[in-house]
Amino acid sequence: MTDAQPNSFPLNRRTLLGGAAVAALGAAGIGGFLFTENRIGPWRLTARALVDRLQDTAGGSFPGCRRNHAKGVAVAGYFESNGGGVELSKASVFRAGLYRLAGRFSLAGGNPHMPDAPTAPRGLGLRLFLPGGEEWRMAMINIPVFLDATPQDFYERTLAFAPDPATGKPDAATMKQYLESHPKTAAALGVIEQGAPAPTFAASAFFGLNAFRFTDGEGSTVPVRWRLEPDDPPPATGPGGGDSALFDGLVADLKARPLRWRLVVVVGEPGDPTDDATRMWPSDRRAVHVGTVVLDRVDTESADNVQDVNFDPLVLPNGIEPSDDPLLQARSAAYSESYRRRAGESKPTGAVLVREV
Ligand code: HEM
Repeated sequence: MTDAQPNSFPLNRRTLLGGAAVAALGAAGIGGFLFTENRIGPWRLTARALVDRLQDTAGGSFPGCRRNHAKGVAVAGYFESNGGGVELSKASVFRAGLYRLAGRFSLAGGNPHMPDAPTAPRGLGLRLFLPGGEEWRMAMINIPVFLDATPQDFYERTLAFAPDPATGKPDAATMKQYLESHPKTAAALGVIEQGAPAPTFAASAFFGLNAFRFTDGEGSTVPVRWRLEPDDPPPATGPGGGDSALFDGLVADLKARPLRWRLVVVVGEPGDPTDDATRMWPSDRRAVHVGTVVLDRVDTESADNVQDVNFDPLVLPNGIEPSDDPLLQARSAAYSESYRRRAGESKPTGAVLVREV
């Protein structure tokens, strides 16, 4: 499973680690279709099939848990809006002020007890409480592009990158074949592999990846993407031990002081793809700092915080609308299907025990 295949996609150790993470990403990051029973695309792909796929990748389902990003911890804090977003969107969240939020850090994968792997995609779900009962929910990950342009690609990739039951690892030949026939995924993997993951959750950037549309008070609309950039994260203290070293580091960092991320909105220009999360926009696009996410509380997941929250990326305030990216509808439907399954099951205690850190 090392290198060597004479093709344009070198399968080195990192690629394979990335492959495992990517399989997890399938399990954790796939989102929603229009409706649970909706048939999507020529192969009648449904949200149910996507969530079944995620469960298979995880080696089964874990009652009460998310079918992707199952391992997580609850956080809370506020968004400090600096008013810089008002020119782009009429959404109330961009008026200068403080807005309460609840959130959840996670790792991609359907097993809540999986050991923390540095290469597993890290997730951050946020739920901002806005005036008039509106909410802005988002679920972001720490990689700058997604591996799949379409829900169908997501489904096929999670099959191709699934761990082989005999070895517990993805099969190199199957992955290679998949990448050769899916150049968008291969290109995205190349982009992801250019940067090593940050040493901690606190030092990680998080990307919304899918494009959205902002509408201002005059009715003008622009395509946007957003990201969170870490603002003065604490230094990494070196690799901790144990299966939850990454989460334990996050809990320790949050117990020491609040953690901050700048929310940056990137404005697309005509021709920038809004329907393909595998492709970056040119780096010179206008980036507007619209405020800061401040997290000052961390808790074990429970019914009192985010255990029963669906961070559906289509829960949006007036002034922010979805783009034509087909992943968005798919994510919404798959999250809903995952939520439906876990809602009917008794809930385990969150796997990351904050009091013990
Ligand atoms: C077709 C593509 C995708 C599918 C099928 C999918 C599927 C899922 C599912 C089923 C869940 C569990 C939802 C729940 O039970 O509440 C989930 C969680 C999550 N996904 Fe996706 N996802 C996709 C794409 C993405 C993308 C593009 C991102 C990042 C931009 C992402 C980030 C996350 C995060 C952060 C969570 C955890 C949220 C939480 O803490 O509740 N996913 N995904």
